[in-house]
Amino acid sequence: MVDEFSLIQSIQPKEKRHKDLMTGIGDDAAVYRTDHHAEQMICMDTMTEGIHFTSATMKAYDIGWKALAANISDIAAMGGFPDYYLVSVAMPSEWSSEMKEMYRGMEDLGSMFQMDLIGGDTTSSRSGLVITITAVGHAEQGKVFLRSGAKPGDLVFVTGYLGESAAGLALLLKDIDINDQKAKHQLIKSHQRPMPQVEAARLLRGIPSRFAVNDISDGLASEANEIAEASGVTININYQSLPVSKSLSQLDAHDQRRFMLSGGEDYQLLITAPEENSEVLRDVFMKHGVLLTKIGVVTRGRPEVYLIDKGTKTLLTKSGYNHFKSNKE
Ligand SMILES: Nc1ncnc2c1ncn2[C@@H]1O[C@H](COP(=O)(O)OP(=O)(O)OP(=O)(O)O)[C@@H](O)[C@H]1O
Ligand SMILES: Cc1ncc(C[n+]2csc(CCOP(=O)(O)O)c2C)c(N)n1
Ligand SMILES: [Mg+2]
Ligand SMILES: [Mg+2]
Ligand SMILES: [Mg+2]
Repeated sequence: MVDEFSLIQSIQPKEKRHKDLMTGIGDDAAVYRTDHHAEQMICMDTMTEGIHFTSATMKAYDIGWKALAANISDIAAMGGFPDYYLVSVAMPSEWSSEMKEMYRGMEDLGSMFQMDLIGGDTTSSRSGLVITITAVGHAEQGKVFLRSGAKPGDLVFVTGYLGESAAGLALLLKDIDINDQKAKHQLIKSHQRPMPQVEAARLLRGIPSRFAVNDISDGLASEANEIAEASGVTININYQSLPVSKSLSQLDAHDQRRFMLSGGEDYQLLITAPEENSEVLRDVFMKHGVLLTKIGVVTRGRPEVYLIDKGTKTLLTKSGYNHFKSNKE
């Protein structure tokens, strides 16, 4: 079986039939122009029972919340603001009484951004719950952040904290345990109710600069490789610079490391920006109370990612989540 990323590569259309289509397959969302002032963007993400959640890890409310969060996150990663969403649900009969709760989760998150639910589809399922959401958003013309926008000399930043979601999942699955109940609750919440970084995208839009952005669904290592490949640059990440939350610091060092680098589902933004704009970038984020951490630099070279850990440099491969491949380390 080929892996998820080669599979997507193999279905890339050979031609664009509409000149207004700016970006199709290959980024967080597709972008097309509808008038002279705005860019429209549209994306789709699915959550499947047994793969993205089980009855032990997520309640119906959380499933709705997180499925929409993953989609809003892709709109944010393109620099957009989310406007509309459509929901397709394939549901085993035992889930039908939970449908309202799932929609309550979506509504609670969607209403934070004034999103309208505008349609969808409902079918029965004989093999677990599947929820697919399509989100539509917009950005001002010329303000779209592509994965291909990184250049040598840029600095690399990340919003928020990494690894909390994966730690929460490990706690829910009882793979690990910690005594600090407050930290445990926080990590589990990060897994069940991630907050897409719409505010960070809004702040970036206000800064006149070039940015490359990717949201972290499959883990830092994987997403950094996607920017390196799309931009044709080398990304160097300093392990000691990664932001460690107070809750994650309760875990042993090995678990912290694997969750931060390849845990996934953080839905934070990985950003590259020219060094000359980095001061204003830091100031704007600081002023608005959004955590932004400088974690590395972009250099000329092969499309690869390196991790520098106390002076030792190692190649960081796409070690994160990959459907159809074993996700064990
Ligand atoms: N089955 C498919 N058919 C057509 N295009 C696809 C398919 N699966 C993914 N794509 C496209 O491939 C690109 C990468 O998709 P991918 O799902 O890896 O990105 P993502 O949504 O940012 O990540 P994640 O799904 O991990 O949140 C996107 O442009 C997406 O629209
Ligand atoms: C029960 C259970 N087992 C494992 C995981 C971990 N997981 C599943 S999909 C994914 C990447 C993002 O998905 P996608 O690339 O489809 O957006 C990750 C990290 C989970 N959430 N629940
Ligand atoms: Mg994405
Ligand atoms: Mg996707
Ligand atoms: Mg993925």
